[in-house]
Amino acid sequence: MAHLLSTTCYLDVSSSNKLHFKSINQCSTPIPISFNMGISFSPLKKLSLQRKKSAQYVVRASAVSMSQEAKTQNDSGSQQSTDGASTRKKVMVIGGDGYCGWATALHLSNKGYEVSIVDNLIRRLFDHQLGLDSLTPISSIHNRIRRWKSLTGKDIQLFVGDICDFDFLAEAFKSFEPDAVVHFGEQRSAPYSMIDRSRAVFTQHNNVIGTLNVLFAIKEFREECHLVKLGTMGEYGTPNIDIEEGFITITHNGRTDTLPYPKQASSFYHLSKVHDSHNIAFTCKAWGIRATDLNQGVVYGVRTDETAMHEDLVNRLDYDAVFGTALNRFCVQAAVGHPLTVYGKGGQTRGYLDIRDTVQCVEIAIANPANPGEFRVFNQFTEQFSVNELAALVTKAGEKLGLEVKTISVPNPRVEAEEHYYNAKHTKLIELGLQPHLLSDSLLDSLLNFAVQYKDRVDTKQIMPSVSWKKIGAKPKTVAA
Ligand SMILES: O=c1ccn([C@@H]2O[C@H](COP(=O)(O)OP(=O)(O)O[C@H]3O[C@H](CS(=O)(=O)O)[C@@H](O)[C@H](O)[C@H]3O)[C@@H](O)[C@H]2O)c(=O)[nH]1
Repeated sequence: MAHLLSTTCYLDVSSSNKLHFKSINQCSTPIPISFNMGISFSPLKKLSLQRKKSAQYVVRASAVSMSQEAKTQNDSGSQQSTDGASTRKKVMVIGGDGYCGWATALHLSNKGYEVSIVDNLIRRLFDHQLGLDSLTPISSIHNRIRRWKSLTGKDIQLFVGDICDFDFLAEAFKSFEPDAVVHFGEQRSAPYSMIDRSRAVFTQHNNVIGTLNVLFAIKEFREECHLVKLGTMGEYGTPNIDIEEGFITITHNGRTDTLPYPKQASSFYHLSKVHDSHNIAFTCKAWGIRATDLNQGVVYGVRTDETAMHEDLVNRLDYDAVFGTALNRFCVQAAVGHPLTVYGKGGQTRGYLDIRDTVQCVEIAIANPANPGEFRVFNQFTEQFSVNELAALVTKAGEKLGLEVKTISVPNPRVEAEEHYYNAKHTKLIELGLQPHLLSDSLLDSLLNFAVQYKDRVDTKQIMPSVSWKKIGAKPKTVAA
């Protein structure tokens, strides 16, 4: 994948005590500098130079001081250093411009963590390429970060670049020195991965190589760093037995072992996560990496405490057939009077969670890190629903708001069981303190109201699915999917 926009320039330290930013061949003693692009290219008030252990220098630009200093939330982001001093834990959020990543980056920043975002902004490019758009208008990442700073006084460093480019990732690691990396930076749509051969290959290359690079970066530059990786419940498929959290104890021919739970993913996207899990498990064993694989279910909702603070912080909400997920799509469909699109028989059952719980789960995982060499798996969802159950809930909530909601059965574009047993464990995050926001009437009301508020932005042509699991071919599909 193309390396879009990473920015490294060089500091000439030989000449004087003044700062000179130059290209590498202009320097007699070059020191690479990764810029916090979002902030450093706005009018700079002050530059501070810090010498790091690794002989790297980081330039921090204190952003233009804007209005209100926000209330400081209870800080869970601090840690004790060996000399007893309290320092802030540094968390790198890869994919921090996306739906889950943006909400998580702000939440962690609010909780007192020192946060950086690493993102190549390709999610925005997918929309341009396929002619899609978020229901909500979203600000550029640079404006988002500036606005966050103006509201809360908190800095978020930004590294724009592609983690498949190891040099870029290495510079970001050496400069930021993360204590934890949260990795959301993957192509996360099953339908996108099933559009055509090139999207299937892109998805697996981008996801598998990106994660491999993160593992190598941790090994090379930050071996104590805890990897918190977004996996998916879809790695397990829909087996006819209970789904455990990552591992299952099996007795076979009189011998017993605890083994990775069998994987039966059903899209090239879901399979990329399976491949990631194997690579992570192997490197935990071989190199002593500490990792938590968060097998997340389908996320719904849009507002978190932080993204609700200002319109520049509003999160994206996808309702199209490629990136939109079931419940969010149904709410938008209800708002515009489109029948709810239940695929096939509608008995497809999955784990679901509110985006406010996504951010809470990641925070919990970071605050309770895996041990060196440990590969932990948490099933990250709070409730199970079938597609038919979701449609019934949205119909009822819509009626309360005076919306007439109909449902249609759409021929299933996917290859998946439409009636099946589903019972997945999800106790480990609860044991660590997760307090779930269960799907309630009030949440459905507010999501529906939100959809009604933005309904003029809905392009109804994006609602019906046109990506077929069976018809995928090698011929590039360039029209809206
Ligand atoms: O209009 C729709 C949309 C979806 N579905 C059905 O709803 C279920 C869930 O589909 P989805 O599009 O909401 O979610 P999915 O493709 O599974 O992927 C999403 O949820 C995954 C978690 S899980 O589903 O694998 O547990 C994450 O990994 C992905 O990143 C995220 O995009 C499927 O059976 C699908 O056929 C419908 O019936 N009608």
